[in-house]
Amino acid sequence: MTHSQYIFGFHAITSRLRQHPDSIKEIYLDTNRHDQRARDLMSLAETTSTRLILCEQDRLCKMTGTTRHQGVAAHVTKLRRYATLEDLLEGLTEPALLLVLDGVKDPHNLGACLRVADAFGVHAVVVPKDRAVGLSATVHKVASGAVDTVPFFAVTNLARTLRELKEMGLWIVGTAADAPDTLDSVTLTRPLAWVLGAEDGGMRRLTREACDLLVSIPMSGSIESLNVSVSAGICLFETFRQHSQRTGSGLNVPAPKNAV
Ligand SMILES: C[S@@+](CC[C@H](N)C(=O)[O-])C[C@H]1O[C@@H](n2cnc3c(N)ncnc32)[C@H](O)[C@@H]1O
Repeated sequence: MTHSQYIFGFHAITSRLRQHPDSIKEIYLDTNRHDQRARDLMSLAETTSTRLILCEQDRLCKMTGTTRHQGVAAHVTKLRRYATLEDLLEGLTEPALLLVLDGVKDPHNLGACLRVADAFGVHAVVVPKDRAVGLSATVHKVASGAVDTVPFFAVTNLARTLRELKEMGLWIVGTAADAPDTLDSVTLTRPLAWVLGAEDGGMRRLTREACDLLVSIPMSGSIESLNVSVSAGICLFETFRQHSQRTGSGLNVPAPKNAV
């Protein structure tokens, strides 16, 4: 198993530099980039005493396996922050909120899910080890830094993990476009794990059976289902909204223009 990898893109690398500078072995920057973004990155690298190497575009393409690296890549060690999900849950001082993805294969979808997970205060994202995308360089790029802020667990047996989470007091809420209960009809302020399915087949049977409840996001168009990251965003926003309402923390949403 490899303990290091390359990540790319300004957001992903700046975030890693801010959150975990010690995990960066070196940064590679396109020798032709002299713009403000490149200068900001160079000064951040200097502040954190991180080695920065100027190199040609070709080398960046080879390192990252893509041409969409934005002229910057970093060789990093993989982060290990919690030994187990149980460790993480035991340390929480607020109701647990997990995002479980049952076999998401597209790195763009996983990256977007991590990004919304960060936005709405998810404590961890959980995925199965097999037949699912891991934290690849593309996921780092799409997640815009959320890989470094949201703990990520790849588990061997997802259905078993869901049963263990249930024993730890979490409510397991699965999602499917054809579920009879709708998102707006459920109270989401207790400790819970949202479970979303894969792009092609949705949740697997055993995953579905491990859920306490299945809910759907009401839709009025002609398409049968939403993209998984869009669904995650909607479910997590509703959870965040209900928590804010309950604690009175408010959502900081500006009043509509025509409000009287
Ligand atoms: C692209 S959909 C999967 C569609 C798949 N054909 C199926 O049979 O479920 C990916 C995931 O997004 C979520 N999802 C999509 N549309 C949804 C909806 N209207 N309500 C609830 N969840 C939805 C579910 O978690 C689903 O498994």
